[in-house]
Amino acid sequence: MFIVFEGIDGSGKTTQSKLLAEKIKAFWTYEPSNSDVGKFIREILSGNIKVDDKTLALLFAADRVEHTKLIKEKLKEKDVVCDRYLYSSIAYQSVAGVDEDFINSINKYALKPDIVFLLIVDIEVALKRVKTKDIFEKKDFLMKVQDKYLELAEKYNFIVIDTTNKSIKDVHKEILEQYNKVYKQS
Ligand SMILES: Nc1ncnc2c1ncn2[C@@H]1O[C@H](COP(=O)(O)OP(=O)(O)O)[C@@H](O)[C@H]1O
Ligand SMILES: Cc1cn([C@H]2C[C@H](O)[C@@H](COP(=O)(O)OP(=O)(O)O)O2)c(=O)[nH]c1=O
Repeated sequence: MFIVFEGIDGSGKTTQSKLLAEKIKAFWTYEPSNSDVGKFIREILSGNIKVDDKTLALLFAADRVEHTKLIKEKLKEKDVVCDRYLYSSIAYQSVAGVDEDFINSINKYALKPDIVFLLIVDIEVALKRVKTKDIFEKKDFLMKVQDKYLELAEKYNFIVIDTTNKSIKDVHKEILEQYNKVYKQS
């Protein structure tokens, strides 16, 4: 199974995706990936290099092409848990003003996940949780991104979990229960 975690920065994706991967013995990976394109993207996110929002959308899609090869390879042997994937591009880049049809078309070759966990969180709590800030970590922007994610959740049937007032352990339990439900059906 290909399992994706989405949500705004500070929602708990990295923590929870790693915990689930460990529990189900899956391969854990993330985007922006550690491909050369991914490394370039991190330079842009830290504010060192400035590019047009459409250029950044193209770079995320290019990184995803590289990364998807690795995911496909790993899926032959085991489950893959991925911290951010296609829906990060739809949510963040569309809120940044890039046309959604354009984002979808350049991501034509992305895989369809079997499960998407959308972790939501109160924005103030999220901002308190994240220490290093990137170009997207501003309150109004993140509120819009979370709203966009919730719109996508309805359209694509994500499993939505609010992490605001829950411990890491309790969120993990909830995720595991949901995973087991889907696993039994498959
Ligand atoms: N449910 C939670 N309650 C309190 N702190 C949390 C919770 N989940 C994650 N954190 C903490 O918040 C910070 C950001 O979490 P992280 O998993 O990196 O989020 P993301 O990958 O979504 O940005 C980390 O320091 C982590 O330990
Ligand atoms: C994968 C991806 C990430 N992003 C953004 C979201 C984050 O602000 C930033 C880096 O992601 P990440 O390192 O996952 O940040 P965090 O752990 O704080 O959530 O890149 C996009 O805008 N589009 C994308 O397609």
